[in-house]
Amino acid sequence: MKSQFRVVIGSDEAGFAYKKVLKADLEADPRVSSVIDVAVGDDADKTAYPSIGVAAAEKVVAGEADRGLLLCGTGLGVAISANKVKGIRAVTAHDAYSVERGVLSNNAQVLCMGQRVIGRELTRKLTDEWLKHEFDPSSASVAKVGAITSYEDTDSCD
Ligand SMILES: O=C(CO)[C@H](O)COP(=O)(O)O
Repeated sequence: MKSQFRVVIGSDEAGFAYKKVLKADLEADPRVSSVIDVAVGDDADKTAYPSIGVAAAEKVVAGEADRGLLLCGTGLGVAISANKVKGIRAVTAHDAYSVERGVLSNNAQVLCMGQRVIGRELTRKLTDEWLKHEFDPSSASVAKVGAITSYEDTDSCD
């Protein structure tokens, strides 16, 4: 059987409506064992996206979650913020192929999407797609992802 994922989900106010729907989907999904919510409390909560992106990323790095799912207006700000946390690979992806390759090529733990960019049903389909894939630790992508980690540790990709 494939792994079950512990997922941390988060959004700012601009991603809050989709976050609610995607959280419910995750909680009902047998591929997901737990969901941690670090989103704003409601769509009037003005906590800005960097705090949310970093909070979710820190949960992943701390080993409390395997994956992060982040929403903001564009999916860009949460990705930039999450990527500031050492060890995190966050991608913004709005099509199925990019979602798949974010996992298989980049071993990205965090998927980010934008509520002001794509429709709600597409985010649900893409979240389903995301849960189908796991990084292959014997693939040719391992060395390339390793170069990213190497840069974090040594300021060099070598
Ligand atoms: O999309 C966002 C950041 O990338 C965020 O939801 C809105 O940010 P703003 O355009 O700076 O208000």
